[in-house]
Parts: sequence; C-alpha cells; structure tokens
Amino acid sequence: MTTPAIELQDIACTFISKDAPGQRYTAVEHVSLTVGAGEFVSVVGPTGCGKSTLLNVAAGLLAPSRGTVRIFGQPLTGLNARAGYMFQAESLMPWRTALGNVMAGLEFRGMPPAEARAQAEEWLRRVGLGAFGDRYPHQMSGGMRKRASLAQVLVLDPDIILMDEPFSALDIQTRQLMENEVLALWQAKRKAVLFITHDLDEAIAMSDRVVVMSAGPASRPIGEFAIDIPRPRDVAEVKMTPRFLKLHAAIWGVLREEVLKGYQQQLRRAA
Ligand SMILES: Nc1ncnc2c1ncn2[C@@H]1O[C@H](COP(=O)(O)OP(=O)(O)OP(=O)(O)O)[C@@H](O)[C@H]1O
Repeated sequence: MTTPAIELQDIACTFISKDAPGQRYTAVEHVSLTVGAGEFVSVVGPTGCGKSTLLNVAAGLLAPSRGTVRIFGQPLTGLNARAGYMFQAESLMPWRTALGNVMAGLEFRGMPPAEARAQAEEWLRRVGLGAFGDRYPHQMSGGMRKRASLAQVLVLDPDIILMDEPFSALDIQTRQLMENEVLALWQAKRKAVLFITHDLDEAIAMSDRVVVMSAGPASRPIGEFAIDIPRPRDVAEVKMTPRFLKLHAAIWGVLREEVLKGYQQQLRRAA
C-alpha cells in the first residue's frame, strides 16, 4: 500500500472548557483516520463533534493532546506545509484585488512578481474569474469570492487540500456549480482532500469515502463508507441515482442518532 497523505493515529484533543475554566473538555478521542494520496474523504457528524478540530490538527494549527499525525509518512511538527486550507469564513484580504489575493501566497514564497502574476491569472481563468482579476472582495458576489479563495489555495499546488464547509454560505445553485468545479479540478490533479461538511448529500456526492463521527464529548469515527459511485459525477444528477439513495440510507442510519444526541447537548448547554 502507498503511504497515506494524512494519517491521524489515536488522536485526542482536550480543551480547557469555555464555560467552566477549571474543567477540561475532550472534544475528540481515539481518532484514527487516513486519507490516501489522491483520495477525497469527507467527515460528517453532528454539530460540535470536533470536525474542525480534526482539520486543524491535520493542518498543524493545533497540536493534539495525544496521538500522532503523519503527512506522507513524516511526523507532523508545526504547520503542514504540504496542505492548502479553505475555511468556511472568507479568507480574502479586503485591500487586495482578486488577482492580488491569488498572487499573495506565491509572492510570500518569493516567486518573482511577473511569474506569480502569470500563474495567478491562469488560476483565476480556471475558476471562471478571468475577467474579474481587478475586483476587490467587496465588489464580488459570495460565489465569486469562494472561487477566488479556491484559486488562492490551488495556485500553491498543495498535495493536500483541507476544506472546512467551504460552500455552506452559498445558495444551492451556486453551491452545486462550485462542487462540480471542485470535482473537475480534483479529478484533473488528484490531490488528497479532507472535506468537512454538515451536509450528507454533499459528502456522498463528492467523496471516495465518508467517515461518520459520533456526538461529543470524546467524539470518534463510528462508521466509514466507501462511495462506489462512478466518476465523473454531476453532484445534482448523482443524488437521484439508486446507488446514492442506498448509500444515503445506510449512512443516515448511523448518523441520525448522533445528530439527535448532538442537538440535545446543544439545547442543554443553551439552557
Ligand atoms: N480552542 C478551544 N477551546 C475550547 N473548546 C474548544 C476549542 N475548540 C473547539 N472547542 C470545543 O470542541 C468541540 C468541537 O469543536 P469543533 O469546532 O471541532 O466542532 P465541529 O464538529 O467542527 O462543529 P460545527 O459542526 O458546529 O462546525 C466543541 O464543543 C467546541 O466548543
């Protein structure tokens, strides 16, 4: 077997509780998870179960309290330099144009400006923003900003792409367009993707594998499903196929109870 792109081994993350500083809260525990080179893996689970925590661990933004992280076989210490990260929130610098934003990472790496500009323009074209390089973030729609963010990540040609609910703020049509575009780009480049989402439909439509997390505290994977739907896929069309519906029913069977538990916990915390 080839070395996985990401290998989380028996990870635990314990935080000082926000509600009671004297208490500790174990968000995730006994999490072992791999993403193969070129594999698209989604993690789904109830709200607050620790999905973003795991992504932060894979990005090297958060050191786990226990366990090891290996990136292409090497123990991760510090930031994961082989990964690009696409957050739920906007990541564009408001004072830079779309082109300036996409160029920024290349410039920080020390690439000569003319070359950085040429590569950034090429990526803006690939994400459908070729004519909008001179727009500032506030002059773009939410969908355009997401495209620019995507170009910002992909221009750096990372071997691993970490995505935390990147499309959750978009309307459904724009979202489906973006999902298809991400799949097309992924299919062409075959990077390892770790994708976090609340949306089971999205997870199944996009992924090679879907991992289901239990409700917290001490969340861990409780189910793993191979998505054997042929590619290329159209995310809207695939949702009407019998295989999709069967997989959806199977995964929802595992996820449903955890979502209810997570919801009850939220209500208790809010009370
Ligand atoms: N830095 C921190 N300090 C204290 N608690 C934290 C910290 N980061 C996360 N937590 C807690 O750990 C748990 C997991 O959080 P996380 O954001 O990873 O969940 P999530 O599954 O991504 O949530 P959502 O689906 O709502 O985005 C939550 O209960 C959260 O309050």
